[in-house]
Amino acid sequence: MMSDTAVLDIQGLIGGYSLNRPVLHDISFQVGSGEMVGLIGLNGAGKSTTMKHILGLMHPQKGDIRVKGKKREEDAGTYHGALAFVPESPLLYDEMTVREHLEFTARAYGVDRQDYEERADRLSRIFRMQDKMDSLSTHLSKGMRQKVMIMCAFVARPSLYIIDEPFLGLDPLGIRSLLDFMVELKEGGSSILLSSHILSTIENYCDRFIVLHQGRVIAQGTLEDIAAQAGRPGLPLEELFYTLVQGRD
Ligand SMILES: Nc1ncnc2c1ncn2[C@@H]1O[C@H](COP(=O)(O)OP(=O)(O)OP(=O)(O)O)[C@@H](O)[C@H]1O
Repeated sequence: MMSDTAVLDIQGLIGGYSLNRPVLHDISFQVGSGEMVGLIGLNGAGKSTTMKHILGLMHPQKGDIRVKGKKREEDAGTYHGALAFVPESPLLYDEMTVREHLEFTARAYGVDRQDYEERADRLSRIFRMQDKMDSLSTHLSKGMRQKVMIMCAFVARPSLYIIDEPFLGLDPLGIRSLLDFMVELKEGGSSILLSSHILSTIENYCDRFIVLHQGRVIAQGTLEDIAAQAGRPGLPLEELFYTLVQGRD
């Protein structure tokens, strides 16, 4: 399916933290251009480990990961330049302001000055951070720190965003702003791989879902596909997920 146009193409990935105990078992999925795909699974299912492999922080024991058709070993510049990552917990420099974080990221991605200024200004408004732009990150609340990570990823315009459980700590307005902004990016052709436990929140936003369980893909596709695979047409994602993982331990 869509292998010619996939922005992210994972085939037969086996990986983990030690050779004799892989955590990911033969994972294959793709994310197409302009698609938002939800990666869902219980604690320890392997979502973050999958993301670490995509980001090149871990090396596959077997299988291939391609971003825009290239493996990291073939063309690290194209591969990494096409990705931006929002981690589960904010990683910021205490002695840098919000603005400095955004500038630093923009420079790393080669975003030109005018684009940077327009985007930073818009993002600060969308995420209600205008009056915090010159605050040191150490003076921010937890949710604000998470917003800085999100804004940094969005100041660049890579082909693929890898977003790990971004909603925790965000207030309801922040969650809505993030969802709306992701839809806008997607409509502009960006691809998003998003992990979250808040299934009711992502249900109506993701085009497709990958259900991971104990390091294996146990279902994937649109909500209708997942419902068919769970044998429960018409049910919400949370119910489908529960049906799929129940009794598999
Ligand atoms: N640094 C590590 N060293 C060894 N094992 C790890 C490490 N990080 C995670 N694991 C193991 O890998 C497996 C998958 O963990 P992972 O963090 O990918 O899960 P997850 O789906 O992201 O879970 P969560 O929803 O809790 O974030 C778990 O069994 C976990 O114990």
